[in-house]
Amino acid sequence: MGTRFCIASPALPAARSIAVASSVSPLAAKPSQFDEFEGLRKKTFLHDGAVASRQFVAQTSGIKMQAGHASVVSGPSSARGSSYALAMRRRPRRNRKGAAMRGMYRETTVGPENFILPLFIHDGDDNQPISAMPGCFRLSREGLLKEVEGAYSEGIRAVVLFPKVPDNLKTSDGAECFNPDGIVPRTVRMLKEKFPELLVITDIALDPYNSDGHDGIVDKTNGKIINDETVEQLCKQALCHAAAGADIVSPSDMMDGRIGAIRDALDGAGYTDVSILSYCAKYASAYYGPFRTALDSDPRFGDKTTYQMDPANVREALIEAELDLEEGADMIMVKPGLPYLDVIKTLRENSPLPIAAYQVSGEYAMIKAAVANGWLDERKVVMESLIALRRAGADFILTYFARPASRWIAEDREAARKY
Ligand SMILES: NCc1[nH]cc(CCC(=O)O)c1CC(=O)O
Repeated sequence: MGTRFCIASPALPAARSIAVASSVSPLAAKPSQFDEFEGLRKKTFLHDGAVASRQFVAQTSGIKMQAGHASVVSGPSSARGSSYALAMRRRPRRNRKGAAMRGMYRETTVGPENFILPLFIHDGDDNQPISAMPGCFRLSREGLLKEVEGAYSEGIRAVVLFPKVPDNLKTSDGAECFNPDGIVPRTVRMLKEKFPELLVITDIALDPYNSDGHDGIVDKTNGKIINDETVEQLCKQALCHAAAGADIVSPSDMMDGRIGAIRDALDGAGYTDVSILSYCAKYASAYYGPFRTALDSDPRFGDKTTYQMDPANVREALIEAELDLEEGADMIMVKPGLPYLDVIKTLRENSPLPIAAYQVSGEYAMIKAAVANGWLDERKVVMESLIALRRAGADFILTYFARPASRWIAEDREAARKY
């Protein structure tokens, strides 16, 4: 085998600077040097039947550099007639050589079946644009029906509702959240009637109904968010949504013990089929800005750091996931999405439950802003972000891009049948 190798004549300038190579006269390599190279070749990334683990390649990459020049083989070996060729058995590019090849072993896919479309609703006759979320609206009843019809025809089978509640219905205990004639239960009933197969998901938290703009009830004497009394309200809210026909209730409040309490309340009332999607690792994030503007739900004082998680932490997510499992959550969520891929991956590795990622309003706004400036290609960057969330371990994704992404995916699938 050693005789097959000789040093190629025109040494590359870069290769010359490599210690081993530069000491070798191009045309007069001595047998011992070939032997040395063969030895390296066998020991390292070039060895027969190599199953080169990443670690192995990393460990030997120094050797690879040194051997790089010596591995240049002679003889016309390329179509262009160049005599420059590397003796490498492992060429990862072979697996990327065409669309058919790449398609055959692609590890991650995403489709409309993985999407939940978040929808803003209000009690008005117009669709009101949301300034920091171009393409999203606070939808009227008619607007909502049209939107859902469109989404349904594109393959989307799940929506989550976020209501904009007028100020005169907001109170410090958020009691409007369990009014059976409130905007959410009314909308759930309407959607379930028109689209029986659609999964209708409701958000469980007080912030849209709370005059303090917090997810829980505020103790006026010290500004603290009262955990247990809030949970009592959340149970009533979940029961109200279940009675209206919600398929999944989704507590986004981050109070302690709410999953177990809501499960018990639902079961006690006979709603054993209503699922709970828990906002498990929900971070105190600045990426929620556009959403709060959309619902006018900014906290009136302070911030949400005593209940939402510190962006610096991941171990807390494990505690939340463990509690959610014990307390009866059917699925868990990480929120926001792209800045928290490590959290998704950690929970994927540690929880058996299906995992959702929420690509939140701020993530949407950033992409839209860059696209509006001509700085990013919307289709490509959106699809890349969705694939990244799935690759990290998300089973499904709440995304404001659900509709355009579903259309692009349908186009891609169609094109894949034709090339
Ligand atoms: N409980 C409220 C809630 N549910 C979903 C979001 C944010 C979603 C988004 O930014 O797209 C928020 C905002 C918040 O916690 O302040």
